[in-house]
Amino acid sequence: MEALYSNIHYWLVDHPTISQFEWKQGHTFGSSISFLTISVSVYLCLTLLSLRFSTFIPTLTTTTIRNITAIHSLILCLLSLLMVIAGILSVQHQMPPHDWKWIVCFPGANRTLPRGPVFFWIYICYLSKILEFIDTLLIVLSSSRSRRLSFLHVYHHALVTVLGYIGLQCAQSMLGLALIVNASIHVIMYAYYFLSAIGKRPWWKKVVTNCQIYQFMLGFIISALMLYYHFTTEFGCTGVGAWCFGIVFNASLLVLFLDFHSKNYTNNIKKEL
Ligand SMILES: CC(C)(COP(=O)(O)OP(=O)(O)OC[C@H]1O[C@@H](n2cnc3c(N)ncnc32)[C@H](O)[C@@H]1OP(=O)(O)O)[C@@H](O)C(=O)NCCC(=O)NCCSC(=O)CC(=O)O
Repeated sequence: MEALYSNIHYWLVDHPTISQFEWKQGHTFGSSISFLTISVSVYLCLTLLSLRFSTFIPTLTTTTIRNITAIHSLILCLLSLLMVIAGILSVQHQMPPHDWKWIVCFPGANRTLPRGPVFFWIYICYLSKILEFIDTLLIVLSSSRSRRLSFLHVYHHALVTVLGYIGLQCAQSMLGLALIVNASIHVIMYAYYFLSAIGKRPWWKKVVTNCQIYQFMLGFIISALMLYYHFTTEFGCTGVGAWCFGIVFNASLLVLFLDFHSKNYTNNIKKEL
């Protein structure tokens, strides 16, 4: 058992590529501002064009789209699980002994950030947000696209990538915890999409939405803690500028998800009564 743990720890934390990782703007793959601008612009343009000219886009057969969706969702589910495990091990490894506040506040004096295993996995999470653009492509190529491509979906997919980039660039203090929480939610969310795609639609759709809402609420609690440390410790916390963008995004997603919840679940209860 110990040998297995050491092996996992080596491949997820201690391997030189991971432990010596450093986010360097313009050097690390995907770290240039042009990469971000082009990726998000191409995503938004293609999505808007597909909505405008939807009748000209060929749709794939239900079986084909379901099979591709199942494989894509399973990959993202497993990748998210890997990020949860790696995120926990990395935070445990990189956190100074018994310095629990490090989990929400990287000391502002620490100019060596963003580096090490925590930032390697945050970087992988950032790249996975680009892989998630395929979610939209699959919706566009499916026959019932108009029903499913929502503002919430496109808004989330475009801005979460920008948030990941700014967070890495500024070594935003809460990113380690955000990685673990968000990847955990994505394990169940992509499991839900995987099961739906193979025709076994789970009964726990509402549980997934509730978890997403709790995630955004938790964002405010952790923020309050981070701000407390920022203003009461000598060096403050890194990435408070990026946090401002993050908290506005968090609030907007909370509003959109509460709206999604009331439209999808509350109305059904009223109808049933
Ligand atoms: C329960 C939810 C996870 C999903 O709600 P939905 O309304 O999308 O669920 P649904 O059952 O109607 O599924 C819609 C259809 O899209 C297909 N589908 C498959 N994979 C998908 C994917 N990756 N993204 C969006 N839709 C997808 C499903 O198989 C289904 O097809 P068919 O009907 O043919 O069977 C919800 O909480 C939610 O997140 N809704 C917002 C919509 C969204 O795009 N969420 C993901 C990004 S937001 C996010 O990720 C926030 C976060 O960070 O937590």
